[in-house]
Amino acid sequence: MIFKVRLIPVKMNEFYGFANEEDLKEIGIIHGDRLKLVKGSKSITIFPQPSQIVARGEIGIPINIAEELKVKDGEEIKAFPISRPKSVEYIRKKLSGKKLSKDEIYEIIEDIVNNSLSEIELTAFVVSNYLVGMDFDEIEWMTRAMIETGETISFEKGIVVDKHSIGGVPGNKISLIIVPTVASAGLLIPKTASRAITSASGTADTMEVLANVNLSVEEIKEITERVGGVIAWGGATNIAPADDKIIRVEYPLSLDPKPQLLASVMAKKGAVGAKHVVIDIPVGEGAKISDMKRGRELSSDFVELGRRLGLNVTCAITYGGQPIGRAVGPALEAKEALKAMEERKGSSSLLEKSFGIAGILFEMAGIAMNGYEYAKELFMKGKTHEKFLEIVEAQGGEIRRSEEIMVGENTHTFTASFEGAVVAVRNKAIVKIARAAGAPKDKGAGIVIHKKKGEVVKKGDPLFTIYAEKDWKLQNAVETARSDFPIIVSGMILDRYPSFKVM
Ligand SMILES: O=P(O)(O)OC[C@H]1O[C@H](OP(=O)(O)O)[C@H](O)[C@@H]1O
Ligand SMILES: O=c1cc[nH]c(=O)[nH]1
Repeated sequence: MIFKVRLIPVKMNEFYGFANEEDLKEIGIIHGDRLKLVKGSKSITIFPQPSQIVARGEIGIPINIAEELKVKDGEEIKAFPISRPKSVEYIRKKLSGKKLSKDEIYEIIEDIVNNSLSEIELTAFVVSNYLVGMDFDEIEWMTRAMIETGETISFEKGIVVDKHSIGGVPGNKISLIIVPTVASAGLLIPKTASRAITSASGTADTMEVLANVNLSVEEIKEITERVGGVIAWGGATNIAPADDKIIRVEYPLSLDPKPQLLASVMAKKGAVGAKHVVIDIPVGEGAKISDMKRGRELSSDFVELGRRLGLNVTCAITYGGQPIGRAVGPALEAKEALKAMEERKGSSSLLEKSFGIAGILFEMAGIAMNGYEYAKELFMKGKTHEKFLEIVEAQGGEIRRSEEIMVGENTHTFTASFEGAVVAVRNKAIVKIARAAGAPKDKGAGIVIHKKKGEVVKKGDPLFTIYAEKDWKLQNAVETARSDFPIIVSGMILDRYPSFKVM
């Protein structure tokens, strides 16, 4: 069928288009079916949505899809229905508990990269990995497929190292300190990070407050060679392009199934040619990994996957039972990290962890016997700070001082209603509140924690402050905090059951 293009002035992540209901009926398309649009030698597959905004004979195309297909408003294009890709069958096979072959996994990943799977099909793939899992061969094939369906970087000289956290602990802004520390010692660290998956700010969200994180592969290579390191968003590059598309469906579910996690992290490391890699595995209540046994099992999986891919991997099992540092949310976290570098002091959970992980990289690369002390020395001499500002500048950032970072103007502080000691700062509640306040999308939204586990509080002491860019989001976050209080002080009544008062 021939359609006349009608440009719809929106950008959509999913490959949707709009067609008149009568036209769809005529060509036999129902919800979830695909339509191939062809213009000259270019073609694209969309999921047409029935809509009255287009007349019969018209096809509504979002501007980003029109750009890709190189069509203009009013032009004619050919369209014909196509059948579901084979990979949907393979996803069903995984859902029924069976092992996939290497070719089947490659086909699924290729279809993810080419936007040939709908969001529902992609979600089914993520859920199948959550429920059924994958064996080690499947995980290796998936990682290789993710690397091979994207671009890779190779450095002609220098020792390339990298770090990655599995995430799951709020406030984990350590990459902002580790990358410049490592780069200031002459190692190359082309760090790509994801946006938030289960947290209120991924490293890419935090770094974006200070600099451009949407770097191409060429820019990552050039900046790393020139200043020693970058902190870029993996989703903007063509490095392991399936990764960010998978993360987009994981985020609303706060799901990060183990096969995906392993492949997502290691594909990014393999694609930049890292020789030595440290994986941070936070363990604790409310983190992705709740106990040491599972932490060690996951460590061994990372080391084995690294061995299969030719990467030298060490895992650092870290304390993840409460947030790292005191700030949670993009701008607040960027401010906390930069302030620590400026003043050469800061929260011990932030600095100790950063020195520890940078230190392991130094030892793996053979440039220090006591890596922790070496990292600390570089930080205390101001080398980390100096290098960080160089990286920010190289990535087009203009902010030089932590005071310049804007945070949400609408705030609410919760105080202690009696004296005691903090016995828990609950990760999941902290993330829930920070997300309700607008993080990670609203950069200035988040939480500052005034009292952490073990600290003594007096009646009236501030426990935490919520920041939001919009007042209605602040009110939402305050309500969320009231119903799921994140900081537990000893002696506190956690709930009342039955909740009604007996008169
Ligand atoms: O905590 P959640 O959102 O689940 O995990 C996502 C975060 O974990 C990783 O951290 P890094 O890049 O090593 O600093 C990712 O890149 C991302 O920033
Ligand atoms: O980059 C990351 C980090 C955690 N989990 C993932 O799936 N990817």
